[in-house]
Amino acid sequence: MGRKFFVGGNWKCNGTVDDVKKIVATLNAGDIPSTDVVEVVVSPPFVFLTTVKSELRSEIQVAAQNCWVKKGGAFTGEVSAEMLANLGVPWVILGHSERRALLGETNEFVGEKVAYALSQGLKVIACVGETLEQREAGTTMEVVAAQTQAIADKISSWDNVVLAYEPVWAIGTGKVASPAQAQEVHAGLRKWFAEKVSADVSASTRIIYGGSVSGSNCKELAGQTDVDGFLVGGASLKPEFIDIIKAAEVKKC
Ligand SMILES: O=C(CO)COP(=O)(O)O
Repeated sequence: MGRKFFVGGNWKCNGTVDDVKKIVATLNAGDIPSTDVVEVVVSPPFVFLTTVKSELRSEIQVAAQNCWVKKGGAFTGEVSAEMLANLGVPWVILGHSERRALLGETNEFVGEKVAYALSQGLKVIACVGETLEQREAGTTMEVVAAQTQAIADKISSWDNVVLAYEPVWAIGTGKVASPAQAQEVHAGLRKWFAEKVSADVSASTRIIYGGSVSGSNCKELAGQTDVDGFLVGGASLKPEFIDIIKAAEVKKC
């Protein structure tokens, strides 16, 4: 089966009630390709999830930006996978580099989170990516393979996982990976899947790119064979997110 183009909008820790109303209005009015062509998921902060979910057009889904690693309980400040499933939130982003770097999430911990979220019926956008130092040291593939392996170690099916390759040096910096750099790592990850998981998983798992994606660079990136979509940060808060969604049309040609 073909890999449907996937565009995620990670709003991170941004927005007021008024901002959220404006973004939702823009998305609701936007001229976007049909759900046969593109799957669109936006990820507001937890506090806005239910409002966004209820006010957004039905073709656009929502994702949480994180969830607790196991069943909920006495974990002050956390939100559990069960709660998200109970609210009808279909997706969750896990393993974002900001959480890995700032909150100390290890590869193993991210693997456990992915497994638990899947067990509760959530779909997962799992993030991997190297730092600038790691890229300069020539260890990019090793790093993303180890991050992906830690997830593979804990899960038995990749059906409900989208893998987001987000080089840390490209996140929020305006320094987007070149189409060739993105393609190289995406192709490397697809080869890794073929060797370590299965040919089927390699062929069917969507690998999306994140890191300074904008309305002006999205088409060229989308034209790369192994780029199956995007995880967008800053630009997902702006009207240009609609243009990024439209980059899905590139794959139809
Ligand atoms: O981290 C990202 C998406 O998860 C990318 O952020 P930017 O698009 O702001 O670089």
